[in-house]
Amino acid sequence: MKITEIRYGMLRVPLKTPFKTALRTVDVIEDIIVEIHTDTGNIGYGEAPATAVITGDTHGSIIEAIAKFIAPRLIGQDVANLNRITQLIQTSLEKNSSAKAAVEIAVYDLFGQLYNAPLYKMLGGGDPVVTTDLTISVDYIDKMVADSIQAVERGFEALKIKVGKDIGVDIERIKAIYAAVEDRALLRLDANQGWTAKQAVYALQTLEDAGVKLELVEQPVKAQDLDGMRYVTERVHTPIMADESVFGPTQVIELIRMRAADIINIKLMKTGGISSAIHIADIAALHGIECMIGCMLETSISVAAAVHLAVAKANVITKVDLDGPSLCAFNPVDGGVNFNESEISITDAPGLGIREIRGLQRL
Ligand SMILES: C[C@H](N)C(=O)N[C@H](CCC(=O)O)C(=O)O
Ligand SMILES: [Mg+2]
Repeated sequence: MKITEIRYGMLRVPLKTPFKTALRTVDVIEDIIVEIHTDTGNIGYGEAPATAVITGDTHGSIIEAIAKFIAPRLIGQDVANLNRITQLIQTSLEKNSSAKAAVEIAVYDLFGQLYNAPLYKMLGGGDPVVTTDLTISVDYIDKMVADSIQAVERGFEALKIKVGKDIGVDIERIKAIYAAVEDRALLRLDANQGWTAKQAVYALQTLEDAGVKLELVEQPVKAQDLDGMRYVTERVHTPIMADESVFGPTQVIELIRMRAADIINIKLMKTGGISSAIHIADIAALHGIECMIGCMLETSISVAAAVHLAVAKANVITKVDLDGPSLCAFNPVDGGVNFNESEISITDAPGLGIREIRGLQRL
């Protein structure tokens, strides 16, 4: 199975409600879709969101990176040589992690199709069902409480609460949500870099003293502030998770060396795809560090790849934040992974199992 052509499209999917974090507000997912065509007629699918505020990727940079740097190296490559292809992708240019991820995901999709097996089996196998949390956008306190109650009523047993705005209001937000859903859902906070280290310690110690139980707190401080992250990790009982601070294995090794965080959030759009995500999971496992598998604002195309990886690395990736498809107003994919609120399940279809993407605008 040889790669003959790489095509692109723009996929627009409205969100059910605006997605609001300390970094941005989004109403519509607008992601670049990659199709890798082969001489056997098989097509592999990938997706890249333009999360400029986190990865630096824009629609223009994703297309340019693939068209000028990655695609020319892949034409004619045999999909059976997976490791050679991932190496070609990862060394094609610096950074541009979402562009690399989209192409890698499509290649892994083809690799599963080549051997007629679902991707998770090619990655080592596992139990093909996972449970995701749901994100609660940062908003007025009453709205966040109502959204949290509604999420619990929809069956979500873990909520990812977005904070990182005014520290005093954030503390009130969390206390109010905890009082409303206390025994019915695990609470994860994500400050998306919105606090200083001292603010984070103040907020988390205040919440701990008030008896508010949090499963973890994600990225309390700026991405580059590993000293600040360690300062927080050393002073609170609540586990601290690194997200924007870690993209690839080098940063993970440094974070572990510094003991700056307790948990690592792996996202394919930061790692540049599956190959590097596997390296991170293996490094974390060697050091006894737990990982979360997360996503950006992505549909069921690239999130499907993250699900396959999570299933195959279930002993490392013990926390799942793959709610992108649940945030979408509709599923643009025919086939693929089944996203049913909190429960996500994989079929036996080869690769990612995607048959068609509806509403794709060719570029
Ligand atoms: C969608 C997911 N639950 C999430 O919250 N991801 C964010 C980044 C999303 C974005 O801004 O596109 C995160 O974990 O920081
Ligand atoms: Mg995060």
